[in-house]
Amino acid sequence: MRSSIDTLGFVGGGQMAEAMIRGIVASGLTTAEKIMVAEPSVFRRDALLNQYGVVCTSEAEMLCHSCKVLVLAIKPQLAATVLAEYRPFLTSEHLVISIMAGVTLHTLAGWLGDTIRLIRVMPNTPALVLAGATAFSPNHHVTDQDRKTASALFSAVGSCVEVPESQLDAVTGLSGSGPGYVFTFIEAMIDGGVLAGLPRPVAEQLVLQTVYGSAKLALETGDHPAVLKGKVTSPGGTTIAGIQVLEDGALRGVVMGAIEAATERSRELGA
Ligand SMILES: NC(=O)C1=CN([C@@H]2O[C@H](COP(=O)(O)OP(=O)(O)OC[C@H]3O[C@@H](n4cnc5c(N)ncnc54)[C@H](O)[C@@H]3O)[C@@H](O)[C@H]2O)C=CC1
Ligand SMILES: O=C(O)[C@@H]1CCC=N1
Repeated sequence: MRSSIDTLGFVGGGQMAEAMIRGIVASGLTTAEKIMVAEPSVFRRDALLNQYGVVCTSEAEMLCHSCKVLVLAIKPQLAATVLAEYRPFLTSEHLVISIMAGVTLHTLAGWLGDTIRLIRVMPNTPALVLAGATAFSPNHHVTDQDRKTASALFSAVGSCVEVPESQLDAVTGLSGSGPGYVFTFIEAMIDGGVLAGLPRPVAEQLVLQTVYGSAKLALETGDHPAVLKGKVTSPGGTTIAGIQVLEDGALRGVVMGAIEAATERSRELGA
């Protein structure tokens, strides 16, 4: 059953806030008039107002008075300064949801107050097309209703799972940053198609559908990726010739190293 969300406030109206806003409105969970964004950039405020019809402000007090659920969507490096403006206006009625990479519940409680109901979340940009992947961890003040609110919010724009906070840096390195790795791979495959002689628009169409179709196949069959790979790989055929080159280039080690580096960077941002 779908639950509804009271007025939802965003602190920061950048890329990730926009992905969430577009996804949440498209999902029907709430309407644009019930979303307010605090954002200092006039350019961003105009863009969000014109494109989605959300209410925009530059004032912390206005956002806190209007919204009981607040999503912190600012850069971690700015958070201490920005959240000092918000602390005086936060009450026991607020639920604060942080999507900032690396910033721990402990650090957030230090900035916002020990009694605040806080949920640390790591979403990703495919939320914009209702295909996001999100994991979240609540602090010990959070109620069952708060959990349902966060779950409804992020399930409306994709899949959502609760994890222990100790796993959230790894989530950040994997699915939070993951679209960046996948788009790099997509770009490389398109270039490969062009190198092999295909017109770029044809290569783009074929690669995007191949990546989309492969993910859909894995999701819908539930088959292990190794089994699905086996079904593409004819003995002495073309696919195994290509895979040999990927293995020569240590693709698996490179990908695992990228996720390890991003996880470590998330820990550094929180330190
Ligand atoms: N972009 C992504 O794929 C993901 C980002 N995140 C997290 O989301 C957060 C935002 O990231 P992006 O949207 O990519 O960054 P962004 O730079 O696009 O957005 C940040 C926004 O905060 C605004 N801002 C600056 N000072 C402010 C203030 N005093 N009050 C309110 N807003 C202020 C900026 O003008 C900007 O529009 C970061 O903490 C990041 O770790 C989490 C998951 C994925
Ligand atoms: O690159 C970043 O720091 C953010 C967090 C996860 C995805 N983008």
